[in-house]
Amino acid sequence: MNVDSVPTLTWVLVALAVLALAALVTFVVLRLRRRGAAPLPPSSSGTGAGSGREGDGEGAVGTLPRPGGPGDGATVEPATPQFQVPETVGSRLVRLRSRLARSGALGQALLSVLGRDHLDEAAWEELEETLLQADLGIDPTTALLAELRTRIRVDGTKDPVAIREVLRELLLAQVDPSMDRTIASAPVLGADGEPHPATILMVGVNGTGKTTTVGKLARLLVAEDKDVVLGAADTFRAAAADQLATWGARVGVDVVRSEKDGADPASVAHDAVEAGFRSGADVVIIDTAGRLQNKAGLMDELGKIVRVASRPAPIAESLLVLDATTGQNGLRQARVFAEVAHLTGIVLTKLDGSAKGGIVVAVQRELGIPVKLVGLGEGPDDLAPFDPESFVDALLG
Ligand SMILES: Nc1nc2c(ncn2[C@@H]2O[C@H](COP(=O)(O)OP(=O)(O)OP(=O)(O)O)[C@@H](O)[C@H]2O)c(=O)[nH]1
Repeated sequence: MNVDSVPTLTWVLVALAVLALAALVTFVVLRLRRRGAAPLPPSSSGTGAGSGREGDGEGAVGTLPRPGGPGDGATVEPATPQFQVPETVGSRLVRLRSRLARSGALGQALLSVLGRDHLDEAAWEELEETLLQADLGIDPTTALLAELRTRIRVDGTKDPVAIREVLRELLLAQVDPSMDRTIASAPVLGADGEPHPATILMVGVNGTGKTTTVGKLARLLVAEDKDVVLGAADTFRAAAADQLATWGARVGVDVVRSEKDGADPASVAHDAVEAGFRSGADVVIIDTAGRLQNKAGLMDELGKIVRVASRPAPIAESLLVLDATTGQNGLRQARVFAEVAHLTGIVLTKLDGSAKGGIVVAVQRELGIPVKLVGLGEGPDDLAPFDPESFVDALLG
């Protein structure tokens, strides 16, 4: 080796070392900056165990490019990386059965009258009163009692077990087990010939439990391995979108919302449907603001939400959320909502606090659509598919 070349080689090595150091420092600074901007706090509520959905929130962060809405800046609420595991449908049915216990008062009252030695007119009036108080409605009550009178006379029985069985059969017929109560969650063929997520729209008057039900239904569908996107189209009540974001974050479900208070709800519905399609979700559930059925402007707004959400593909389910404790008032609301939102089913909430289970029969008869879900408490998994047999058994105590 030439002795003169030694200092030159040293300088080359020093220069290379400096370059490498500079590259390392640049790399570290960039990493730190990126980490500083990451907006995903870890969930403190999630169990994460075995959900199979860990990491779903990765990459789902940020503002969706808006494909043509009026510019309300809807964003996808990032999902947190650790999620709760919602209760399975089977186990919640068993757990929630006892919540219908108050409805059981109806059956006990009926059976105690029917167990008397002699059923005079006063006894039949008592039965009528009991059924009406449980919100069964006048026509179903009249039909049920007429059939019961005939059966008891023809059978000539006084056996309480046999009478209970007849009553069970007649109540079950009124609840109508033949109605299809499945929640549509299969892909829907869109106007573009492509399969689209099933869109579920939640509507109803104020405070019936719409937002809560959207959150609970998301959990029910996640428990069935469905990919769900939520749309916070209740832009009227400021807290509703935050409430929904919390529900979504717990189970790793993205929430499309607007950052602007009072944004156009139809625009958020549009963005949610679009986001669901792009992410390949199975189901998009859209929450809407509570509205009184006699406010024409608000019902027009709902009509617009329906039109916009059904543009890419028909809406799979329009569910009316009814508070079971409001009784027959709910029926008046239901008729108007049915016209505007083309209802496909009813969610009856707060049935846990109600002795008025008869409303199930009344509302189904009135609208010709089935009760599909029942809310039986304020807990996150206190929502169950409506099962006529379990319901009637609970009514009979
Ligand atoms: N006991 C009981 N409470 C319920 C049930 N479903 C909802 N709730 C409660 O009802 C209240 C209203 O629920 P929300 O989901 O905020 O009602 P909302 O229809 O979205 O309200 P608006 O947006 O104002 O129309 C909350 O306190 C819920 O916890 C249920 O099945 N049982």
